[in-house]
Amino acid sequence: MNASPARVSLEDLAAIVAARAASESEASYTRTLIAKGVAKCAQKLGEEAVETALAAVGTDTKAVISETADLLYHLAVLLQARGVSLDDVYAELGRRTNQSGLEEKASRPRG
Ligand SMILES: N=c1c2ncn([C@@H]3O[C@H](COP(=O)(O)OP(=O)(O)OP(=O)(O)O)[C@@H](O)[C@H]3O)c2ncn1[C@@H]1O[C@H](COP(=O)(O)O)[C@@H](O)[C@H]1O
Repeated sequence: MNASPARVSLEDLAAIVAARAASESEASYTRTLIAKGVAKCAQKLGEEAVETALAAVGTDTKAVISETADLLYHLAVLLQARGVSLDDVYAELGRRTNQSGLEEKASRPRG
């Protein structure tokens, strides 16, 4: 059995998720989740976001780290299911570096 890497980046995670999505492994949670569709992936992301927020206001720092890892994994799954790449997101973040968060907020169309 291969040893686990010491660190896994978002790019590594996206590549793992893409490979599992394309695999035919019955043992893959990723493949099973993506097969259930975008709505199920979105539901899981929402659950993990709430669990991360709850951990953040608690006292257990290891729980914050663990829930954040779950959240990032489920974000990678949702982006894969939705056909959005990390490069798309990085380009959007790059576009925002020319303005402050408050300027960006003010530039949004009012609903
Ligand atoms: N990082 C993760 C990761 N984080 C969380 N999870 C799974 O996400 C699930 C979330 O837990 P829940 O208790 O909410 O899930 P559940 O109740 O079983 O889920 P539902 O019935 O609600 O769908 C658990 O089954 C976790 O194991 C992950 N599953 C996979 N990965 C990565 O993806 C790789 C490939 O995994 P497989 O696709 O399973 O081979 C792994 O090697 C990891 O690198």
